[in-house]
Amino acid sequence: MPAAQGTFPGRPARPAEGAAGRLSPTVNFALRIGFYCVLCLVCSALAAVACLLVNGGRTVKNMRIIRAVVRTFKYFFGLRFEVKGLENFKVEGPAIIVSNHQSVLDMMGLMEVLPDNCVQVGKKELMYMGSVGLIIYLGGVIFINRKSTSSAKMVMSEVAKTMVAENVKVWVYPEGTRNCTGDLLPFKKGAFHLAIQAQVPVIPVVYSSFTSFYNPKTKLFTSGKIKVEVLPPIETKGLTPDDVTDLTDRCFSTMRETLFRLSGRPSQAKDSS
Ligand SMILES: CCCCCCCCCCCCCCCCC(=O)SCCNC(=O)CCNC(=O)[C@H](O)C(C)(C)COP(=O)(O)OP(=O)(O)OC[C@H]1O[C@@H](n2cnc3c(N)ncnc32)[C@H](O)[C@@H]1OP(=O)(O)O
Ligand SMILES: CCCCCCCC/C=C\CCCCCCCC(=O)OC[C@@H](O)COP(=O)(O)O
Repeated sequence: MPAAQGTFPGRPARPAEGAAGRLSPTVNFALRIGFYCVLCLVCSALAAVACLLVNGGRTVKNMRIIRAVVRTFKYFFGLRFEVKGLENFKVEGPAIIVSNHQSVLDMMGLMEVLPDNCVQVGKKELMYMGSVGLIIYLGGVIFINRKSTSSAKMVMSEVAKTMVAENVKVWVYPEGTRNCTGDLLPFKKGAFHLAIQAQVPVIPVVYSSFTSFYNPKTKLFTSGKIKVEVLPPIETKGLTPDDVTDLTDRCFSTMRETLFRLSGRPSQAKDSS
């Protein structure tokens, strides 16, 4: 692991590190994450006013405003995105987009590639994050209760109907929680049930591992480059609930392979984790 930006005892700060470089990694990490949270809270409050004035209430159209604001955040943190495969989003009609979920910072990567008319599935607790909860609500995010499989399933089957009727794409994090290990957690099946119920394609999106520049365990948070790849759609027309496991496994394998390739992780390491 590269040395964190903070200066350890005995190592003089490099001039380019500035004041933040002289702080311990823990303080540096806390400051940068704290700044991210404040930025999100302040920008959400301002964007909420804009959303209400322009679109009048909760609608997916607000995602355009949120996307425009969040796309500026990367400059504050020295993050660069290298995006490939955006043309794969150009499917006619609705689709399920699935991607890996590493951190709260993912919102920047999400907004970097987010297509129009696309809402995310999020845990209901996000609603209580003050102005961030408000903006997420206004953007049309679908809230689920992860602690109740039956209620989550009910919400998802309602979404299967409305996404087709309203021509909306739905973005799901199939790992179901954040995971910043450089690998994928086993996928939950909700996204794939949803795709098959609605008979819409699944479009996998993979972000390279953050571990070289961001690691909450070691308090690492520096600038860095994130490779993003939008993979070709996987059709679900004609598939039935019996095919959910196969579809889930297929997406998982493709995304894991892509994650390792984008992160420069040797393929023989695949089986050792
Ligand atoms: C302007 C400034 C702004 C600044 C702020 C920026 C804001 C940006 C806005 C964007 C907001 C983005 C929000 C992102 C939020 C990210 C998250 O919150 S991630 C966490 C929440 N998401 C998920 O959890 C999705 C993934 N989870 C699932 O899909 C799950 O399957 C589940 C539906 C939640 C249910 O989970 P669980 O109860 O753990 O059960 P499983 O093990 O998955 O399944 C059990 C069983 O049930 C079957 N099943 C699952 N789903 C269905 C279904 N829809 N229909 C039928 N059956 C289903 C499953 O197959 C299992 O059965 P089996 O026999 O074992 O196969
Ligand atoms: C008045 C209440 C004030 C609350 C203050 C909250 C401050 C937080 C402010 C900004 C944080 C920005 C977060 C942007 C949205 C992030 C969405 C996200 O990444 O959620 C995590 C969720 O996917 C999985 O959760 P877990 O990994 O299971 O856990």
